[in-house]
Amino acid sequence: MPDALRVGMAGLGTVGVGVLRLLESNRDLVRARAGRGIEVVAVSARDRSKDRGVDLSRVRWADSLAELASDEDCDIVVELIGGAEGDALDLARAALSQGRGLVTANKALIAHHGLEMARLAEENAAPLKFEAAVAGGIPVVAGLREGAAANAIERIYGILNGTSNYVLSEMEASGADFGDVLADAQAMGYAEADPAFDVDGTDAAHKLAILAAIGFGSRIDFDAVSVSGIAEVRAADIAHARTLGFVIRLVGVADCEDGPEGARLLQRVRPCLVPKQHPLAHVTGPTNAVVAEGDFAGRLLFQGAGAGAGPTASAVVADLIDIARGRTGHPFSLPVDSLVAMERADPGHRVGRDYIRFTVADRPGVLAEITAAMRDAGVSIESLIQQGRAQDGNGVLVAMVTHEGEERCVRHALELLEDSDSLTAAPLVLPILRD
Ligand SMILES: NC(=O)C1=CN([C@@H]2O[C@H](COP(=O)(O)OP(=O)(O)OC[C@H]3O[C@@H](n4cnc5c(N)ncnc54)[C@H](O)[C@@H]3O)[C@@H](O)[C@H]2O)C=CC1
Ligand SMILES: N[C@@H](CC=O)C(=O)O
Ligand code: NA
Repeated sequence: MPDALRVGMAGLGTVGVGVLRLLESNRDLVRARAGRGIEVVAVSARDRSKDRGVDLSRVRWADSLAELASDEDCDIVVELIGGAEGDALDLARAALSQGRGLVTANKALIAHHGLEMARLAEENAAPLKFEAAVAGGIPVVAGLREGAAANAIERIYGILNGTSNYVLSEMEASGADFGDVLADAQAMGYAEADPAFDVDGTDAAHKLAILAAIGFGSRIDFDAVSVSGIAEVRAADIAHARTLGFVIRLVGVADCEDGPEGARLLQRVRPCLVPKQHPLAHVTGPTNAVVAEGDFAGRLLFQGAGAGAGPTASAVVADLIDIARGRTGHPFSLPVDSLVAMERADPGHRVGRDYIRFTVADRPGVLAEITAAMRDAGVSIESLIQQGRAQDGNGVLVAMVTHEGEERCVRHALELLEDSDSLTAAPLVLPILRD
């Protein structure tokens, strides 16, 4: 075995610099645990002259990503550029097809092209690892793939985006404005290059699709994830939720149900009302938490820093240590040809409770109209909050929590109200997280 695992690293931003710092600071410990040194021998980033506060004097600069991918002095390429397509994808394809291992923190790349990457890795006997891509520093990929390997997984859910969790929990704690809090999260290096991905749920959906594929042994199916983000959540919803005994969190949920032709998979990312006593309700700031329910292990909770330089670097280097040790395995827990293409489940018959917020005209009879639609659609109301009088001409907020019922009934009630001129804005439906 060569004396050191030689790494070519693409991207010297938040995570790239974090990896260099970790390898410098924990050099001896990493060597001991890897059984050999881990050396970054070549790098590629857009700006060579930028001072990143790390010593790059002994590292070679590759002139291009293609050069890095074919560098005979590198055993492994670490991709820390980001993006599902373009340079990151070209680099990943080039590295794996030349038998070079790939470690990446890029959830967009794995969510969109994970199956192709796993196949390339298999065909070229090259390791592929992406612990940092899901929930940053939390070892949830390894936890599911190895620690929980003996279980049939029944449901996986969790808080998978640090930025949106930071935004929601700061809004909750300080009543701060959405925009200000998002800017803080960006300044702290939690947000994606395009923070829309954090806010609209896409980033969490990337991670959920990866976890579902590992947990259920299925072919990754990002397009099947139904996604809604946190942009519509207002301070008033957070206040209503608090009054009702909940907090609001962006939660990704994946579960399997039996269908006539095999198991069907449902993957959704939505802001949810989480009961205050639920473990996810206590997850604040950029912290992530993932719950996996195994048939023998029961409920497993993985919690920790889901974003930021140090935690993400910790996951990248853990993957490198595994590779240095020869612990490679199947990236999605099974050989590619054994991964199942699962049908998508129809959520209409799923039973649950919802929070529904209406914005309505301030005039008599509106509440009766809404409750009549609920009655006609078979939705039973558990509690209701109505704001005072409209102050700003924007309507009054009416919020309710439903009793348990089929999702299709709430959908039907909203269809009945679709053309009503009593509603001055589209209603917001937030599911209540099932325990
Ligand atoms: N920041 C975080 O907390 C986390 C980030 N990630 C993922 O890690 C990856 C990197 O994220 P960050 O370090 O935050 O991004 P960043 O924007 O701070 O750094 C990206 C780096 O890639 C370089 N780059 C971009 N295009 C390039 C190209 N064509 N050739 C060479 N270099 C190029 C940039 O110059 C920069 O050095 C992304 O996939 C991200 O989703 C994953 C978990 C957490
Ligand atoms: N932007 C992401 C970073 C880690 O994946 C997040 O906020 O969670
Ligand atoms: Na992780």
